[in-house]
Amino acid sequence: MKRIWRLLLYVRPYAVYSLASVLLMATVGAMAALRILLVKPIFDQVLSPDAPYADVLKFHVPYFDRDFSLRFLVPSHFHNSWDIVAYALVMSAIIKSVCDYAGTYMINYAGFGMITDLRNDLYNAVLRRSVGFFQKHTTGTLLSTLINDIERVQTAMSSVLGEFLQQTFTLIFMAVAVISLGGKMAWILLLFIPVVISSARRIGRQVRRTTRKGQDKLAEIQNILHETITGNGIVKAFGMELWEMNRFRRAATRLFRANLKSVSVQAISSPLMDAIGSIAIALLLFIGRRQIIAHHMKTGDFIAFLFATFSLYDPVRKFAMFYNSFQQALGASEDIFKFMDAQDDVREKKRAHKLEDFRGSIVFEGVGFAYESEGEIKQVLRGIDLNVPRGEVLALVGPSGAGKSSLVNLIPRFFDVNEGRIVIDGHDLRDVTIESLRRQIGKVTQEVVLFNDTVRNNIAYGQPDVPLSKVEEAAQMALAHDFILRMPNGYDTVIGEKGVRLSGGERQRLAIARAILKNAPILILDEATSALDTESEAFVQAALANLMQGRTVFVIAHRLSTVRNATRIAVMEQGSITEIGTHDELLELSGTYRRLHDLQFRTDAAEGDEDSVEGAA
Ligand SMILES: Nc1ncnc2c1ncn2[C@@H]1O[C@H](COP(=O)(O)OP(=O)(O)OP(=O)(O)O)[C@@H](O)[C@H]1O
Repeated sequence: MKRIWRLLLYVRPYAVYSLASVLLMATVGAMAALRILLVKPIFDQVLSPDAPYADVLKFHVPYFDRDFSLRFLVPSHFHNSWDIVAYALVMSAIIKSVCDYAGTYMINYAGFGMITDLRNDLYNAVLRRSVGFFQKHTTGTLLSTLINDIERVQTAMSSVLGEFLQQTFTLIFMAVAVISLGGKMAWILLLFIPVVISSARRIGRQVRRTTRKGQDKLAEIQNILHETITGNGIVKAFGMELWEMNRFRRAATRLFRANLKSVSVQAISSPLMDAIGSIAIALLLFIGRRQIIAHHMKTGDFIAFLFATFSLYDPVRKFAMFYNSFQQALGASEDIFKFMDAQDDVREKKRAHKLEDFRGSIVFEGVGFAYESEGEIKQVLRGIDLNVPRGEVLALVGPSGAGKSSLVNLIPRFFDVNEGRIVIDGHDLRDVTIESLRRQIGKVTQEVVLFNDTVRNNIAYGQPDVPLSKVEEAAQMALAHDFILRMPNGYDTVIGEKGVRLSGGERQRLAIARAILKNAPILILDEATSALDTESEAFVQAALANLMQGRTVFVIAHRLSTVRNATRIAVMEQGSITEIGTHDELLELSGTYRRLHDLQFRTDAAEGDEDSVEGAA
């Protein structure tokens, strides 16, 4: 129920359009009913020329105590019944068509408008979720919700809503016509209402469940597609095409089954309503015949009544369909609102203040951190105490899985500490706005993230108005300018998804140029472990040196040169800092660092390559 209200809240900005379409659709319903009422004078007056002249559709309006007849709505030069009925038929058709068109347009305007707002809100919510959220939910599932689930809601809210309104008013006016024409006989139809409602509800509930299942299976397919298309190189390298194809086939079969199940539930609606309708009509024929024989009813009255009942039948049948569609939308909206309401692990305080330009230090005070996945808590950092003053280059070294990435990810608050605190210029990270904190931090990671856009826009990511001269300056410092100029359109060259048209070293240098342009005082650097050729390596190293100048740097170091040049080196083992000091101090200590260093030195000597092997990390 709450979900329905939430969906309807989105219609609020389009209230005027919705209201106008309600009025227009009401007119459509009234015109449809009028046309049914005209059946009686057609039989009793138009097709019976011998019948004495009488007003067409004459009835008494009790409150005003006046008689009303169709003649009042028809120009005065139309006198006889035939003219009046023909005029009314044509005019009602024109009014009905115009109102139908305008009403459908307006309700669709409201429907599509609300869906656009809902999709924007969902995207905004998803984009702002913390890093943990994206680790919990797969890309395929998120894409599927943003595209398929929204699509389902859209179908229900725009196209169906339009017809729903029209049918509702047709139903209301037809019901009035049925009652006025059939009198007591009309009440027999009431007997069928509980049967119709209870069966529609039962089917609707199942439709909602089966739809949700179908949508989940679709998300599964989207996940496989995303993984295998983005990871196509690996699929090929391991010759896994056939295996992946089979995995996809199995998922497609599951979707096929889920869809069939959903259809098999939905398809019951129409025949069921047909059966109920036929029983009702048969019963009415039986009673009507006796009424006519007993002269309690005229044939014209009965035929008009039957027409009206038949017209009732269409909206009732469609209602079951709308109900199903609405249930589908509710099923689909489950995930939409789930993602919108997901509680972030990293939240900004209501009264968080803006962090001014970084000038003092970053201090870790007894910091502990744990990942939570599938209900299990895994403590990966313990008792970290660190004081990094402005301008220091702190190298983090240690075996894989020691917690180096986890530690640096705490600085921009990708995750929050679960013990102790991190203080920047005297403020707990959790007391400052996330935006002002992240503005102070630049990041260059092993895995370079580039967008399918021009070189210029990739470097100026997040700063669209920055002049080209500044972009070029940053590229020059990142030693990227020359290779950019050699590209077909220079800075306007589109680099392909994830920068596939660039070499590894070039990608790295673009990322470095981006960080230089951002010019943040704090820098987080995760050195690439993948071996670049010696020349590329030298370029990247020089670019990094330019980037690091004058900044406070946390570097997950894999290269001996970086480690040696760092102000201090922290050795991490199993989530703790076990040694910290300068290169010389740590060598003297004869601990883990010395061991790693000696190992590295021996490897380097054996390979004849002093600087680029990563055993030290
Ligand atoms: N999202 C996550 N959920 C659960 N555990 C995680 C997650 N990310 C990392 N871990 C675990 O946390 C521990 C520390 O990982 P982390 O990536 O910080 O290590 P690292 O020292 O940077 O390793 P490497 O040098 O290999 O990148 C590892 O045991 C890892 O398995």
